[in-house]
Amino acid sequence: MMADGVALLSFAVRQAVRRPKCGSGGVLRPLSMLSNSHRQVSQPHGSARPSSSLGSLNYAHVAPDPLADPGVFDDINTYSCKRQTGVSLKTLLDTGRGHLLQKKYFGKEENTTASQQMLQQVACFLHRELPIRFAHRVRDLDAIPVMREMPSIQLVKTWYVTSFHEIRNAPTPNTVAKEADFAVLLKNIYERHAPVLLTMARGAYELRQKYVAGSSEFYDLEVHNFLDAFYLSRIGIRMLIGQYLELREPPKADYIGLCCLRTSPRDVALTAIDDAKFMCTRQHGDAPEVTLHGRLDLTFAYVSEHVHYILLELLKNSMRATAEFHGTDDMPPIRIVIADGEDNEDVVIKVSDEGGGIPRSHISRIWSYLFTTADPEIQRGFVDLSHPASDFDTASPLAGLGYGLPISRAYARYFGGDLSIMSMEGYGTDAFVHLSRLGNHDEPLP
Ligand SMILES: Nc1ncnc2c1ncn2[C@@H]1O[C@H](COP(=O)(O)OP(=O)(O)OP(=O)(O)O)[C@@H](O)[C@H]1O
Repeated sequence: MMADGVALLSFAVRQAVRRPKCGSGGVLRPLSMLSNSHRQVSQPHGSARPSSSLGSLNYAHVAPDPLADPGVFDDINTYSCKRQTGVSLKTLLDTGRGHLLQKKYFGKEENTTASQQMLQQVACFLHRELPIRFAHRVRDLDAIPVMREMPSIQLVKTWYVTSFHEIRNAPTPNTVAKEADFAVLLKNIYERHAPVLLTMARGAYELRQKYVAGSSEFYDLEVHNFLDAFYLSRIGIRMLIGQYLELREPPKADYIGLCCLRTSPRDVALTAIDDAKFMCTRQHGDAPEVTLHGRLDLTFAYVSEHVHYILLELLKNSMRATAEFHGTDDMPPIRIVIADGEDNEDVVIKVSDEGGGIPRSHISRIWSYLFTTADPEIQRGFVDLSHPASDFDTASPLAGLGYGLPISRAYARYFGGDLSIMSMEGYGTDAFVHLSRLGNHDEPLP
């Protein structure tokens, strides 16, 4: 039984990516130019999950200021050359399922020996894997000339360097006590990185100001590819940490860690509709109705929170377009259609509005992190570095950052799905969310 468990837990190397730039041209520099305020590690709470209730941690052996230690950058250089290891949704589910089975069959106590050993093995995998992933991102943050000196990018880099350093200095979590300490460390890291998206958005905002003054397409493409890779990687890191922390909690019915075995697109859509209506009403005084059609009874194994993020972004866009195109007196409803067949590889969700559509000349740009038609005043106030917020937040404005669509697409692609937009200018927009239901796609590793 234990051997099976270990096999389930293997987090096998399904895909390994060797970065072409490794070891050349990307010399990582200490952050000597950072002010003290940028060195402070902000730790607001992220999204609702993971929900662990962990104690405090005291790693006396961790250097107080890793940024002042030039050795850490040599270490990062070395780790940025190592291969990342991909994990599929199926692997996450199989591992978690094995863990829960161990809990069930090996006794009633919460931490049976077998399930504890599984947690230790997951922790040991993360102890090896996360420094590699953090190092890749630090190197990438240093690689874009137009962005790397920006305070917001430097601030994000300090978080990645600090987290890299902390894990590298943490002992291998191969005993009960060390595993418990490691979980506390990862919980801190998870919270530290909660505001990364909005802090990076500040950098994109500053860059957008430059583009208004006129700049070349080349940099736009380079920045876009960098941000695409960066956010995809961030989703993966948060997924791995969140899944591990959640597995340490008492099991919840129908859940394996963060994965809900019975994710209901209808139920997720209803929550997203409520949130979007709240945000639209705050902005415009009213919000259009949303009707649901198709397979309302459908459930499948997925991370519900990812589906919620995507649907909320699409609904925010549709509500804003509808309110602006029609005014709030006579708003046509938005339609959500859920489609699925027994043999289909994807669950497909369509969000349709009659909000006037998107001009064809804008279509290629809607996936850019630098494009939004929202009021720049909104962005100025929102991306205030002194108040970094997490990325799941209904306190956000209805529109403003230009991140909604590209980040939603990254969430869909993370497990092998996709997001596409079809528009009829003068009439409306259809957004198609494809969610991979098999879950055996390798994690994309930028
Ligand atoms: N359903 C839609 N109808 C009309 N225009 C749309 C629609 N969806 C997106 N757009 C256009 O695409 C742009 C980019 O959308 P995106 O969701 O990426 O960012 P945003 O809504 O501007 O800001 P935020 O990041 O806060 O969501 C929008 O500013 C808008 O001009």
